Amino acid sequence: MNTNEHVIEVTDLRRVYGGEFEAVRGVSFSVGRGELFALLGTNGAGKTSTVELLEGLAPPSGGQVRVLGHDPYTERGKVRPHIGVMLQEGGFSSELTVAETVRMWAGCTSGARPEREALALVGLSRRAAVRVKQLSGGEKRRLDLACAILGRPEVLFLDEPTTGLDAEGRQETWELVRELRETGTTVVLTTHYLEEAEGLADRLAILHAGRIAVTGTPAEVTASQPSRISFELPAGYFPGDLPPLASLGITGHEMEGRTIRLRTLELQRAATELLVWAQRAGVELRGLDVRSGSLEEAFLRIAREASQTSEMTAEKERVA
Ligand SMILES: Nc1ncnc2c1ncn2[C@@H]1O[C@H](COP(=O)(O)OP(=O)(O)OP(=O)(O)O)[C@@H](O)[C@H]1O
Repeated sequence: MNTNEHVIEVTDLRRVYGGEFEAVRGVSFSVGRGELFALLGTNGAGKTSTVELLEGLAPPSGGQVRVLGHDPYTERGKVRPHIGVMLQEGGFSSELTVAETVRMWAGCTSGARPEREALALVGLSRRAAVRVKQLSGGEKRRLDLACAILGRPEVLFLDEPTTGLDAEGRQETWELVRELRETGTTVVLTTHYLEEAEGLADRLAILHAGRIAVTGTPAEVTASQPSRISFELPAGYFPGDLPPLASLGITGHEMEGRTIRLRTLELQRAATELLVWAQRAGVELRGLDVRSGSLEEAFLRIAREASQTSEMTAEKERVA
């Protein structure tokens, strides 16, 4: 697997709807061969708008996209045979059966896998004779996936592939995605499930309001987030009685009732020194909770900052 080769290159990408609303505002990233890159984001962050440009479904309003060295929109014929696309809405005919749907797609796909193989891969073999309209939401997602991987694509785009699946279906899809990746398929995944990105992605980006708010490997993104320590202040104690917070590597704190919440990028030092202090003072830190930074923390911080910014903007508009 040569991950030095960039299969996808996105530079300062922009997408404007209706001549005024900029849904994608200067997004840049690259994806190496065989990598799984996940795009996460708050609702309306611009994930689908970005991925559609990579799939060549629309031209960018600005910037550049290269997929396998070509412009996916103007050179669609060169790119399309090598990519697989699983959209949020497959748009299948509800009257066709599962097998007929796959056969129809196979007819438009060069070098398609045998229908049985595609259905077996997504766990739909026993539903082959069922009409699409009778499938559950999760089964429809599996059919979408079967069609996306029919042509053994070099690059696979998965737009929220596990939405609507139960826990077992989700695990099975993850297993399949891992297998595809192991055989060298490059995957771009959009998802709302943080554990999906954490478990599958080599690298990820969290989009917010059309821009990349944070990017890196899951470990890098997680490590950049503060860890948290919270506990109840012992009776008769005040925050000022604790050792100076800055000396513990605490970067922020807040109180809620008697509970104090601390943020730190040096979890081990902060936790050790607090416990030593409590031991010496002979007090118990009730409800002590120590939590490492997580992808969820990164995501929530971005969403929180976003809502604070939009509240401030609304306030400014009210005052004006
Ligand atoms: N065809 C369109 N015309 C106008 N605005 C659009 C259009 N498609 C999307 N938008 C807007 O662009 C923004 C980004 O939408 P997009 O679907 O790309 O976000 P997303 O990150 O995929 O969201 P979600 O997680 O909710 O699917 C949203 O504000 C959306 O309302």
